[in-house]
This record gives sequence, C-alpha cells and structure tokens, in this order.
Amino acid sequence: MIRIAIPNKGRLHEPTLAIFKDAGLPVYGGGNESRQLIAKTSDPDITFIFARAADIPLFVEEGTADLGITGLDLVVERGASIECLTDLKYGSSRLVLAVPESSPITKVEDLAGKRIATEFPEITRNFFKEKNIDVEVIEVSGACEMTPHIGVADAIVDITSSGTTMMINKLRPVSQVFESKVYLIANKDSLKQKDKISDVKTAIESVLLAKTKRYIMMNVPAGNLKDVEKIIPGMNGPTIMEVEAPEPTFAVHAVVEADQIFVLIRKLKIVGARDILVLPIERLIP
Ligand SMILES: Nc1ncnc2c1ncn2[C@@H]1O[C@H](COP(=O)(O)OP(=O)(O)OP(=O)(O)O)[C@@H](O)[C@H]1O
Ligand SMILES: O=P(O)(O)OC[C@H]1O[C@H](OP(=O)(O)OP(=O)(O)O)[C@H](O)[C@@H]1O
Ligand SMILES: [Mg+2]
Repeated sequence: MIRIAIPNKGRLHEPTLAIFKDAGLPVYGGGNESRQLIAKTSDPDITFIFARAADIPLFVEEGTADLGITGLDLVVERGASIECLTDLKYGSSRLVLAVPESSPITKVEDLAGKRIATEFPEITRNFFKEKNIDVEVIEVSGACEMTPHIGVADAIVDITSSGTTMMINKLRPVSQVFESKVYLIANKDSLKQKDKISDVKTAIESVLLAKTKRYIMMNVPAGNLKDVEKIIPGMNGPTIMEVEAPEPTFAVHAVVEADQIFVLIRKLKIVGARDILVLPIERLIP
C-alpha cells in the first residue's frame, strides 16, 4: 500500500490533483477542498490522504505517508528528514526579508539587535546565524505583513512570488532568504522498500516532460521532403509514411519542443508542408 499526502486546500491543491489525474491516478470522490481526508485512486494499492501543506513534511518523515507534495520551504522549516524526488514546476516562491518602505534599514547587517516576525523561524534563525548577526525572531502564524506597522517587529521574513502582497502592505524587500519549489517528497524507508514509489515518480515526471513537448503532423509533397526533414528536429527523427494521394505525398509526424512550434510552423509552410496539426502530449516516457 502506498499513501500519498497531498495539500487539502490552498494554491497547491488543484494543480496537485491535476498532475495526478494526468499521470493516470485520478482522485476518486473528487478531492473537494479541505473536506475529504482520504481518497482511493484507480490503483487499489494507492491512497491519497489530504493534509495541510505544512503538516506533510512530518507525515512523510514519520511514514504516515510514503509520498507527499509540499513546498521545500516547509520541509526545511520543519527540518524533515525526507527525500526530495521531483521538482513539480508549480508553486515556486521565495522567502524574503522585508522592512517598511519608510525604514532606514537598507541591508541585512542593519538588522543587528532588531526584531523579525516570521512564519519561518528556523529558516530565519539559520539565515542570520550564518551571517553572525544577532536578531530576535518572533514567530507568528499569519498576517506577517502587518507586524512592522503595529510595532510588533522591525522587519519580516515572509513568502512571496509576485510581490503584490508586500507592495500593498508598503514593505520593501532587503534580501532573499530562501528559494522554494514544490516537490514530490518520499519517506526514506518507503523509497527502499516499496517499488511502486518509482512508478508514481515516473508517472509524474512523464507528465512534466510531456508539457514541454508537442506532437506535430503534416502532409509533405515528395519533392519537399528533404527540406522538411532538415527542419524537423524530432526526438529520434520524424516518422515518415506514404500517403494515398493524387500526387506523391508523405505524412510526417514528430515530437518537438513546445516553445519552438511558432517558428517551426512558419518554416514548414515556407518549404511546402501543409495540413499541419499540432497536438498536446499527455505523458512522455523516454
Ligand atoms: N505566494 C506564494 N507563491 C508561490 N508559492 C507559494 C506562495 N505561498 C505559498 N506557496 C507555496 O505553497 C506551499 C503551501 O503554502 P501554504 O502552506 O501557505 O498553503 P497555501 O497553499 O497558501 O494555503 P493556506 O496558506 O491558505 O493554507 C508553500 O510551501 C510554498 O511552497
Ligand atoms: O507575493 P505574492 O504573490 O503576493 O504572495 C504572497 C502571499 O502568498 C501567501 O499568502 P497566501 O496567498 O498563500 O494566503 P495565506 O496567507 O492564507 O497563506 C503569503 O502568505 C503572502 O501573503
Ligand atoms: Mg499560504
């Protein structure tokens, strides 16, 4: 049995359900936000448990869950001893040291002897300890941006991605403290004992790889085939099939980089390709 802990709400909930669905493991029962706590999947050996992202590192460390999806910031903050298997490419964020816009503080050293409010006390303490700067860390459980404006702290260390919340709260970043990504994480013992974990990892990674590729199909007059082959990179070269058509014609299929499609189609039209179709790929297993 494999138990996978996934965030029951918040910004990671939907993209996590989506990536498992694409990987062939849809959640039975819909995984509605923060109400359903356990769900079966299409594999009788795999069960999802829904938890707060902040609790998942320890659930995975102690083996309550064999696998989990959560942010590296939460793993490090809790000092969880787990394996980070795969960067899931969504939810990247930064922990940033910030002060009120009106503050005279401009660099990290100016924080010596000051008070810093944060939801990440361990990461914050380590950051300043490594710089030999003595600060007072005040742990809060949310609304961190308010603390410097009400005299609770002189600065904050908080999570950010667009920077909108800090700007709205008239906070000026001073330094980046930590860079975070969302990972598929694993319990160390489970990783050794449960083969199915590598199946889950491969399935997830096949979805991530497929998102960067497109499947392209076209018809090419025989006389233009060489010019088209020069343009189509393909993974191991294009697939070429003869087409039943009034004139000698070939169907050319290939897997290409998604971010090359716009330029590629323009070039293919110039060398005579027609009836060009571009399709998404659900999974790509090299
Ligand atoms: N503003 C953000 N931008 C990008 N990623 C974020 C942001 N806030 C949090 N994350 C990432 O999402 C993970 C989960 O964040 P968090 O624990 O705050 O839950 P949430 O998704 O914000 O839901 P809630 O905070 O309402 O419980 C974090 O570990 C972090 O990696
Ligand atoms: O840089 P930004 O894009 O503005 O994101 C920063 C905000 O994101 C997180 O809040 P979230 O939206 O997760 O709500 P929460 O406070 O309930 O966690 C974090 O607590 C910040 O408030
Ligand atoms: Mg949040």
